[in-house]
Amino acid sequence: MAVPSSSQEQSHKSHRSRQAGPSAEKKDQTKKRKRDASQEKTHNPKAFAFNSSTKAKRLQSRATEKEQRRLHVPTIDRTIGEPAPYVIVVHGPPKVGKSLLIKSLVKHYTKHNLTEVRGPITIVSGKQRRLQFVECPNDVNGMLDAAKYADVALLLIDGSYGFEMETFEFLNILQVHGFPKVMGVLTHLDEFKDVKKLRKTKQRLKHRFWTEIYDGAKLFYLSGLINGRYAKREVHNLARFISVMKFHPLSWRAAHPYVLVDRFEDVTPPEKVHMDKKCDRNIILYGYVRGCNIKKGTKLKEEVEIRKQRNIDELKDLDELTRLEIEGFRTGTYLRLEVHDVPYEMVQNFDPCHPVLVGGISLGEENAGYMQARLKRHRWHRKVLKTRDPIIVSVGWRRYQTTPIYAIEDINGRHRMLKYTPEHMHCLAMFWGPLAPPNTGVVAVQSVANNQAAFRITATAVVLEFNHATKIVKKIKLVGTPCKIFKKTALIKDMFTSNLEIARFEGAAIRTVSGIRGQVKKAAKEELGNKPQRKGGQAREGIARCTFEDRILMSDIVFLRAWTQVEVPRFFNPLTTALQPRDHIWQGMKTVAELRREHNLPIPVNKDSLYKPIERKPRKFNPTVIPKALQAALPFGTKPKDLPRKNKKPEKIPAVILEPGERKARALLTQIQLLKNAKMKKKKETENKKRIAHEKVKAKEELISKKRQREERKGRYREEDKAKKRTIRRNAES
Ligand SMILES: Nc1nc2c(ncn2[C@@H]2O[C@H](COP(=O)(O)OP(=O)(O)OP(=O)(O)O)[C@@H](O)[C@H]2O)c(=O)[nH]1
Repeated sequence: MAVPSSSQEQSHKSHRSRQAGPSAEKKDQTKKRKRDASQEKTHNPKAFAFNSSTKAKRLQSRATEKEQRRLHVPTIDRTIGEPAPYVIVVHGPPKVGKSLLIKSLVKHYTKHNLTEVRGPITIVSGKQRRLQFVECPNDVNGMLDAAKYADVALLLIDGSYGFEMETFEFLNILQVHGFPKVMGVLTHLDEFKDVKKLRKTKQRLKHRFWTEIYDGAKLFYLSGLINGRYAKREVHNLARFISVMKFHPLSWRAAHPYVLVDRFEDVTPPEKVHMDKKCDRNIILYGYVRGCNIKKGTKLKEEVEIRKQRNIDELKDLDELTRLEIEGFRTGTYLRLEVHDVPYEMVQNFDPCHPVLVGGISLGEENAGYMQARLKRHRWHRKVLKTRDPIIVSVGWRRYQTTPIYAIEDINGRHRMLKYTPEHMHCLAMFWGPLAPPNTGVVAVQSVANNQAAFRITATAVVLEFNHATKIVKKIKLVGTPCKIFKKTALIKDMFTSNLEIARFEGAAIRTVSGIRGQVKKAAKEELGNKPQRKGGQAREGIARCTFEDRILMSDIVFLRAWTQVEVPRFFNPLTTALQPRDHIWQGMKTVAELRREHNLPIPVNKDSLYKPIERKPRKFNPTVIPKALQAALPFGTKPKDLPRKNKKPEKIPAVILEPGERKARALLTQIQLLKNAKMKKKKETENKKRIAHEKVKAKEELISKKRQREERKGRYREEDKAKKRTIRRNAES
């Protein structure tokens, strides 16, 4: 082996700094630290100081607000033991593939083929988890109910068509009734033949979905059918996603027990039905207790009474409301609810595709009362809402028709009535109905008809106060005219109808149109000029004695501006949709406009309210008359001079009698003048003719010259263009 001599040069590899590993990381960190330190030196603390105290205050308040929002009470899931099956509501427009998806999921979990989907389907999806699939009915009622019991909402969207109104409506309803988990599923994607187009559509729909829910919301793609079913792999993925999903309790449901009925039995004795088909029925409803425990009521001993009350409630509110004050059933318990004396229509028209939802309410919520809500008309709803027009509201478990009064709070805290809901703004809505606690979401629709022409959600709201009637006022203007005037006092008629009314307005401020302010004193007495029309009769009622700051005229109009309280109609009408076939449209109270349209009635016109053209006659002013004595005292400069004398007779012009020679001369002059005029006229005419002919020639010439110029310009441009192209080509070749 040759030993290299010391004199021989060793060839070393040049050092390569480490790119990865712990030593490289260490170096990176030291570098970073150094860079930070150097940057700190250049940091100018003054550059980020506040310049304005208002801005600082605003920023600070915003920071505290943010902090407060973070410090909310966490919602705790108080359910104990095995939870009830989670409800997976499958929603989508007609023929989008809802039933098929449920069938595919059921097949995945149970290996069973389902022929049809009628009502909730419960399956076991894991050791700790059961699921209940419900197909959301396609009408507003069904959607309102489904939003109340859904733990997960699968929104099916036809990819080949895009989003449809129902999806947006359902999302809106979900948002109001506590937002459960939402997942989008795109179907009908096999209808795309072009891969690029499919990719673009998926991207577009995903982003639209995200803007509606939140960025990153889960959207599944079902790419097509294999043997009439969705692809196994895709269903498997979707099922896994559902199986591991975490659920958070929603505030309304955490405080209210409810049962989604998955089995319905009519247990009326057959002989009773045989005797009278329309007799009241006894029914049994089966379902899991959800939300919170059905508390053990103190009224348990009065159980018969409660049952009666429950039956009454059932009759009143049907499927939405049943008072559950029996022994405390835990959530997750499978309950058998027997309800007696239910109208036979409910049994006759029962449709398993529209599952019954039995909701429990707490003690304060059993009565009807006034409710105040902060309401906003949906920006997609085309019309404004009119005060006292009936709308259907979904509050808590209930659905009913009511007639709200809209109002807005003025700066001084007064609630002023609004005839119509404002644009892009919240307003207050006061209505009468079964009570729901503050913070409960409210969805309003105008009708539950299935016309898909427009967006059906009219407004959304949140309950602010309940069982408390806020005073709502509206402005009134009383107008009257004086009937007698004494110095600064006047008797005003037509403003009030009775002396009692005057007593209510004593001391009220009034004003004339010309701006003279005054005050209502008392009803006018007889001795003050309010004489009875007949002798011995009574003094006229409703004539008020008012005082003014100045004397008013008989032609003055006096008005009084005041506020009067508006009564909120005590009306509500529960929706009895469960008592009629599902294809019938529930008809509640109609709006005035609807009634007018139906009966072909014109809108009444108040003639006084119409605008008329204003006629202003030119005013005639009398000349100023200066008394003679004053005129005499005035200096000459300001004395009225050169005034036409009144009644001045025209002066007689003496007739001029001409001498014969003068007459001849005058005749001659007239003749010469006449000849001159005729000559001038002729000259002007010829000049005019010449000018017109000349102008014609000039216009012709100008037209020709313009044309020539245009041709020239065109030729020039063409040449320039050719030259340019030539140079480009030459450059390209070289
Ligand atoms: N090509 C194709 N057809 C589909 C797809 N999804 C569903 N379908 C078909 O669409 C039709 C309607 O499906 P359903 O599951 O009955 O739809 P649905 O939403 O339950 O319909 P309704 O209950 O009437 O509202 C069926 O014939 C399905 O085979 C899909 O992704 N691609």
